[in-house]
Amino acid sequence: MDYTLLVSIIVVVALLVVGGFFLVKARRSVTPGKEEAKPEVVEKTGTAAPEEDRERDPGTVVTPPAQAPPVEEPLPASPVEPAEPEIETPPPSAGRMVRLRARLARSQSSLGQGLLNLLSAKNLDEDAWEEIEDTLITADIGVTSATQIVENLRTRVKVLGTRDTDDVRALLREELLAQIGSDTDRAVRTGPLGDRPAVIMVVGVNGTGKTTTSGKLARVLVGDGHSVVLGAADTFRAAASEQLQTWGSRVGAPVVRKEEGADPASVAFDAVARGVEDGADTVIIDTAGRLHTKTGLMDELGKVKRVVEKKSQVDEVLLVLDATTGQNGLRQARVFAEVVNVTGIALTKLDGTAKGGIIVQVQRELGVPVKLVGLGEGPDDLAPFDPEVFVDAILG
Ligand SMILES: Nc1nc2c(ncn2[C@@H]2O[C@H](COP(=O)(O)OP(=O)(O)OP(=O)(O)O)[C@@H](O)[C@H]2O)c(=O)[nH]1
Repeated sequence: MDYTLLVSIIVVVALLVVGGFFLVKARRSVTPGKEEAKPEVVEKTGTAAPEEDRERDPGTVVTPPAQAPPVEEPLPASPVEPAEPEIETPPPSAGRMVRLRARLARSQSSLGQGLLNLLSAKNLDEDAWEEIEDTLITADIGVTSATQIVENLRTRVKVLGTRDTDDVRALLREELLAQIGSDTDRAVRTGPLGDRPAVIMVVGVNGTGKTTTSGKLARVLVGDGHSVVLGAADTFRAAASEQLQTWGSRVGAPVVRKEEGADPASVAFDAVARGVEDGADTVIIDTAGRLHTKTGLMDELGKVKRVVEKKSQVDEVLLVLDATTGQNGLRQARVFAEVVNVTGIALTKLDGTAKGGIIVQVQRELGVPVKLVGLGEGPDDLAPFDPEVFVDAILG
């Protein structure tokens, strides 16, 4: 009995040993397969594992990547840069007034036509001559000039002995040109002079068109191949500096400006310094509109000029006059000329008045030539003044 029990125990132990051996072997054969799969998972985690892999192997443990993911380089500047405003190429100064002649003719021809009709009339009596004189005075030519023109015409018509329309027209043309001054030097000093730019100050009362004229003048000069710096010394009206910036940006001219209320003299000084530094040809300084009757403001204008002169001579002081204001424009001109030594007139809005005779009067009063005329609100509607084109537009 003891012998049978002993044999049974030996058989059970032997079975357990053999069974345990096979169980361990079987487990070992599964484990390496799993371990081999691991690197694949690591690789996958390096990038985003595709959704379908995760579905196929839901039991996969997503381990952190063996290496840190590559540090993302900052993106290179986008090839699509914000659009730079397109730089315009304005037309040159030559021929501008001829281009605008039709506009001039529209506003001035009634004067010319009226004069020609009177001069060609059969009965050129005392009343007719008086009417001619009145017509000239109404066009703001001034009494002195009107009287002179009538006296000269009377003599010459008598000598000529005819009143043929073409002859009379030729006489009137000569007289008007003599009053306007066809030989006068009207060149705007645009430099450069030695190693510094020409400096132009633009002055005048409110709303005459100073900022517009500064911007348009920059276009004229750029059109002629000059490099220009603009100075926004109208720090009184915030929009003026913005306006000038727009004019400058359109033709690629830098604009020196400061915050609203800044000292205009310091802006003007900095603009000239910038012009010197950049080797620019011309610096144009736009100043704030000021009533000629306000002493404080006129003194300030004098100061702007004096401060600029610490850096450079001021080569041109352009007084902007609104042609539609007639006699009042003349009063302004006198006061400005006393304070800042005006060297030239820019007569704006000549497209909006028949009183072009103001050119004669203002030149006579100030002894300063009209150098530029504004003939519209378009960017290229500013032209160097050409007396012959002007008179021809008047006479049709
Ligand atoms: N028709 C016409 N309008 C003009 C001419 N020149 C300027 N203007 C207009 O006149 C208005 C006043 O022009 P601005 O340049 O702002 O005048 P400003 O003298 O700088 O004005 P303030 O800074 O207020 O003194 C604007 O509407 C211009 O477009 C011109 O020759 N013809």
